[in-house]
Amino acid sequence: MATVATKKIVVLLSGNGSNLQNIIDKLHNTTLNNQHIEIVAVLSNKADAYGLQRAQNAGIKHKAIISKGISSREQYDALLSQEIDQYQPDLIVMAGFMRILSAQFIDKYPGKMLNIHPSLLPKYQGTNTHQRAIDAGDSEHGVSVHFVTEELDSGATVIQAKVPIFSEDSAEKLAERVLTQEHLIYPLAIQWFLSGRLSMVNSHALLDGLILPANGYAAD
Ligand SMILES: Nc1nc2c(c(=O)[nH]1)N[C@@H](CN(C=O)c1ccc(C(=O)N[C@@H](CCC(=O)O)C(=O)O)cc1)CN2
Ligand SMILES: NCC(=O)N[C@@H]1O[C@H](COP(=O)([O-])[O-])[C@@H](O)[C@H]1O
Repeated sequence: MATVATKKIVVLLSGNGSNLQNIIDKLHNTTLNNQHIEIVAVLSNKADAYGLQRAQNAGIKHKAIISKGISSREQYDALLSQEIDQYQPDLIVMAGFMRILSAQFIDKYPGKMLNIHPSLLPKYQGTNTHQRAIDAGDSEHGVSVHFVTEELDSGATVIQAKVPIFSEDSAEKLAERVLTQEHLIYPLAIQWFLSGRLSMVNSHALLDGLILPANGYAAD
């Protein structure tokens, strides 16, 4: 009887947690190819993040790491990593975690952090991406899963999905359309990583040893 290895995920979030819920529904406590996937903790920088309630509903350990009274980014990050290190995760999944992480934090988890970002990177790094795409008159938008590096939203892109922008779109309407694609691609990227098929080597994302298109997306 083959032994089943448990792959542990810690999720970081700041808000609603629909990506967390999607990962809970599709991956949490599932076993595939002799590996068991478990979300061992959900951590947030916001005490009122509904994602913490979703973790509680699923019986997953959860905690708010609040920045109140903490003066520096590095100090906060040290607290966050102290919490994470209790779990020794195989992968840190950022799912709407709205804090920029310091180099000191990133260096502790090289190639072990994924983020989902609501744009077709390298376009629209940062925040407010949907409105920026609408304001720019773009005909399409989308979402990227990428490795997390010190430089914001610049780590190697793993997978992207595109959606059309319609003339009557509001940022909220466009965000809804993008979110549907997020829920499709994030579990794929997570499964690829935990099964050992996906890695980050020399700032490139490799899937089954093949270099994925460096930041940006395959030509139309
Ligand atoms: N070092 C890195 N940190 C983070 C990355 C990254 O790639 N490298 N990804 C982001 C996620 N993110 C977009 O995908 C993002 C999150 C937060 C911000 C931002 O401007 N945050 C402000 C505070 C905003 C707020 O509190 O509302 C800040 O931290 O000063 C931009 C992009 C996660 N971190
Ligand atoms: N810069 C990071 C960023 O903006 N991430 C975005 O936050 C939302 C979280 O939604 P959720 O809480 O419902 O998963 C998602 O749309 C994700 O792409």
